[in-house]
Amino acid sequence: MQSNRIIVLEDRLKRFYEVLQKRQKDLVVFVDDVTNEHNFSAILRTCDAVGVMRVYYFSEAKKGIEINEAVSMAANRWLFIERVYDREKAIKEIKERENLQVVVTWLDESSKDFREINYTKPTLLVVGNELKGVSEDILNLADERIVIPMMGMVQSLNVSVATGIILYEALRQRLDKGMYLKPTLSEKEIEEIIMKWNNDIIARRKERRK
Ligand SMILES: C[S@@+](CC[C@H](N)C(=O)[O-])C[C@H]1O[C@@H](n2cnc3c(N)ncnc32)[C@H](O)[C@@H]1O
Repeated sequence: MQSNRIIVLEDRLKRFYEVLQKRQKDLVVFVDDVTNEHNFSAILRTCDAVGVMRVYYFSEAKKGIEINEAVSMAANRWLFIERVYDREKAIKEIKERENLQVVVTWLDESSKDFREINYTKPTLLVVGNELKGVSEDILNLADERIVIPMMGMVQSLNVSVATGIILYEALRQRLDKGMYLKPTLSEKEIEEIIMKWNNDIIARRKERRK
């Protein structure tokens, strides 16, 4: 008879496998100098929910930005999060390497309604700072500038809400196209990530026991 431990491990690995089969390797998020840890953590939670796998971020703060796991619900553990120090260079590199369209949120009349974009194409979505928005350097790299229509007195949404709205439009389009049924990761990549996630769990347990 299998021990409970083995059953728990098998269930966990199965869950990892199912989630990784739905990960959208070619839907990437760039967070430009978001300063509020709740906002950043909420963005990460949404990324995981939609199947985004990678999040890059730039921060003016020396320490970078903290993640609040009570807000992210530890979604950060299932994402690859990388801080970049030169945002322009980083976006150029990602764009060239992966041939992604750079879609930048820009609250201006000249921007397209966010629903006009085809998010089934490889996409890097850029969201910006709570006060300043996205930096001008990044704006120059945009293939598309988008805005979520606003009908009220307040001129902008909270950045995590805006990210959620846009990513769920991306999810809707990708679902319609059956993109969650075809894994974007190879079996080898899935295996490597499963191994990493499992090792991380073991390391966290050891850390807790200290
Ligand atoms: C509070 S807003 C920044 C407002 C800033 N004054 C500006 O003009 O960009 C913070 C971020 O949330 C996102 N955001 C908020 N409202 C949005 C909207 N209506 N359309 C698109 N993005 C939005 C963008 O990523 C923006 O950079």
